[in-house]
Amino acid sequence: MLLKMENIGKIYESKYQRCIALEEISLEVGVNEFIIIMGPSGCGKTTLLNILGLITSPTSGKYTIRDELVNNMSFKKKANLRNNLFGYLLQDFALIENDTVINNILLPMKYSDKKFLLKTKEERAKGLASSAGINTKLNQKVKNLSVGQRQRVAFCRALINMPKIILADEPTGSLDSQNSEELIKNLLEFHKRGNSVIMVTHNLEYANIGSRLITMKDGHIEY
Ligand SMILES: Nc1ncnc2c1ncn2[C@@H]1O[C@H](COP(=O)(O)OP(=O)(O)OP(=O)(O)O)[C@@H](O)[C@H]1O
Repeated sequence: MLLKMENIGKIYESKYQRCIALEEISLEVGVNEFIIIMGPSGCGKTTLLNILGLITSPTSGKYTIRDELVNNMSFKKKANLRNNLFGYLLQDFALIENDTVINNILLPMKYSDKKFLLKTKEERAKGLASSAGINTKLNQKVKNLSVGQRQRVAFCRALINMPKIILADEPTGSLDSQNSEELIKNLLEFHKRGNSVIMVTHNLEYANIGSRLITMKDGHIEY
């Protein structure tokens, strides 16, 4: 199994507040799955995605990646998985506005321990940008791009290290229907190439585009 969660819980706790975001989540994700996660606002979708992607730690339960317990992993091993196993499409894309398109696409490579020559890295970034139709924008700052172009930069950045799983958090949330369709098409192609996608969405149109639909409610998986 690629990813396996057993009885995962997450409590956000501060001096004044205690919020149970996830309770008793058990989930298995295999190779070449396309999982859609839906559910009302605040039910824990982003928290679940962030735990899967090693962005947040759970407060209870067991999470294993390729049979290795995440709790026992070194900082270096986790960083390595973040950079090589996962590609991230975060809410509103989280691009560096003041930096160029090429630098944004190359960012995950800075932290990867896969050894590529600078020339190879740039060639790969340019190849991705070219297939996304943004090769003429490489030296422009992201803040000067349209929403659709940003979406393409984010997708190239997610693909740069050749991940096996893309974690997408409401990736079409800020897009019009044409750009949404294009993004979904790209995710479906990534899946077709033998990879996995886990996508959180509020859009009912996408409920059945994957190989599995998970519905969440109040920190639980409903079905
Ligand atoms: N950093 C945090 N500190 C405290 N509480 C948090 C934090 N992040 C999330 N929560 C709470 O945990 C619960 C689940 O939040 P989460 O963002 O995972 O939900 P969601 O289903 O993704 O919501 P939405 O669809 O609105 O994005 C919510 O009640 C939220 O207020």
